[in-house]
Amino acid sequence: MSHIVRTTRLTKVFQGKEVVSDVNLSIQQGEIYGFLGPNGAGKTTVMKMLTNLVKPTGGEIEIFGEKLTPKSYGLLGRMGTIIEYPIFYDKLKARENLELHCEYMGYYNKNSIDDALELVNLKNIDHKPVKDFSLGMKQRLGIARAIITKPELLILDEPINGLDPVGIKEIRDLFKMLSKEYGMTLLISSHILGEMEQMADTIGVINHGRLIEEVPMERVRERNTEYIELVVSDSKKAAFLLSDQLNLTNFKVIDEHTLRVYDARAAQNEISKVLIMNDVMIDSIHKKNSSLEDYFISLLNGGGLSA
Ligand SMILES: Nc1ncnc2c1ncn2[C@@H]1O[C@H](COP(=O)(O)OP(=O)(O)OP(=O)(O)O)[C@@H](O)[C@H]1O
Repeated sequence: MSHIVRTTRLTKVFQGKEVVSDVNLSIQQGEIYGFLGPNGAGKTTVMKMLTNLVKPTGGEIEIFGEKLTPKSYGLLGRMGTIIEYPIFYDKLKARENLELHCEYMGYYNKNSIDDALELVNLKNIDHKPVKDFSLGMKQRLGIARAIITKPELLILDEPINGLDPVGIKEIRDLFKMLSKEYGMTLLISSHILGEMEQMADTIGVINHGRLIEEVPMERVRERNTEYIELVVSDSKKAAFLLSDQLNLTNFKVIDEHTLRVYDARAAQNEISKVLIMNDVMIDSIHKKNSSLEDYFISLLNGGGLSA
């Protein structure tokens, strides 16, 4: 696989403050790259630099194997983007907005507007100006506009904002289809971690302007472990009993009431029996899966696969 986007020590300083620091991104052809980070981490600024909306203070950007410069109009023409919120001519209808966009991009294909509207599942909109659209409808129209010219690279900043759960699933399926069937490369930022877990091939995690991890989703999944979480009256006493009576060693006391048992041999009913017989009250006992959410939090706290 070849790189579609590569940045080298990409840096941005705003008013003396470094908001993006030495970021080395590497996005492969045809993949969905989930760009994760808390608010203010620098995701939008990176995406703006990739689309020439903001000039880097330092570092380099290579897209489709070519260096991005202020004059890279050809490269920009091969991308579809939504950065921050999609902006439209509010008084015009969806179709008119898309026609204007195609004209601007010099893209003429009779069926492309209908195809794009169908792909994002926008229906019965021909009578409405865009100002009467819901946020979710505007988001769908933004995606339609980004994909209408069949770009090779899609750069989408929080594209599922404002969508309901059914809408999120539809758009997720659309993104997967664009990547698998059309071979498009997608860079998608989000703070909805569960969403990325179901969609991304690779995740990049940014915090305080630094890319702290870039890792294939496969590796995050492999690392996911099942555990039993216990909420009890006295976690220290419970911990003693687990080791003394059940010979368990792989568990962790989280706080005075909670502990997690990672030992694969542990049976919930055995644990319950021992605790109850020794006067430890059980509030709850559940099997859980550590998720991308846990991984993300551990990364922001300084952990991670490469740590
Ligand atoms: N034009 C600007 N002038 C000054 N500071 C800016 C500018 N644009 C962004 N910043 C600052 O840069 C930092 C990174 O912002 P950015 O929007 O890139 O983060 P983000 O990860 O996209 O966050 P969010 O999810 O909240 O949009 C923030 O501290 C922000 O206040």
